[in-house]
Amino acid sequence: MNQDELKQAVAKKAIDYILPKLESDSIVGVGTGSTANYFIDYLAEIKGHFDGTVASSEGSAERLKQHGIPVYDLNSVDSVVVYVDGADETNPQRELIKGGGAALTREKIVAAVADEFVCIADGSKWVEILGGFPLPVEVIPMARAHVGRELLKLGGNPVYRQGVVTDNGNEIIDVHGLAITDAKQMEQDINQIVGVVTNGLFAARPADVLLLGKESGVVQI
Ligand SMILES: O=C[C@H](O)[C@H](O)[C@H](O)COP(=O)(O)O
Repeated sequence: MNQDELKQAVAKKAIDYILPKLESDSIVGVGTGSTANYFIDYLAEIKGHFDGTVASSEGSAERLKQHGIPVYDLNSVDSVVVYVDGADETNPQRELIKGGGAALTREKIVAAVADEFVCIADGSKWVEILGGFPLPVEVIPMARAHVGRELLKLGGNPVYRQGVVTDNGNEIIDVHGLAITDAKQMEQDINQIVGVVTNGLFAARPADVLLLGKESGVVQI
């Protein structure tokens, strides 16, 4: 199986995983990216089994609507039964790096609200130590240079992601060269920098379940 087929396999497995948890009034949280897009397409096939969704990006909201799946404002829902999203890296503790598609802040918000966070990832995302994938940090535009200097002090090599504006109107700095042995601490340290909206480490709130696509099949971790 190629990487794309592995993404489809984990997306399909996520449907099997969430289906027994859904009720007619359930709200499903939906992530962003190529793996999440496959999930959205499969979600369309079980449309009658839940009420609607909240989306972690304008792009995902658009795709959901194209399938005729209701998309609600997060402020208008009381709870989110499950959040399903991809990742750029995951370690064995299900701590993640996310934000390769610049959607990290809304993803973190929906994950925080959800009763359960199911991460779907192909095997290439599995690492022992996070940080091989440059860590995305969303910043308020006027604070970009300041945040960059502070990130240098934390041992990283910050690179401005040129030409990218997040759904929240902010910018992204990708931090290269971090070997993240204490993800919770690093998440906290970066979020303390004035001007940072949030960073792409999901360690304070890791995934509850990881569906990892391997050649041998999808494993649940
Ligand atoms: O901002 C984007 C998200 O964090 C994605 O979930 C992440 O980049 C993984 O995307 P993909 O499924 O395309 O590899």
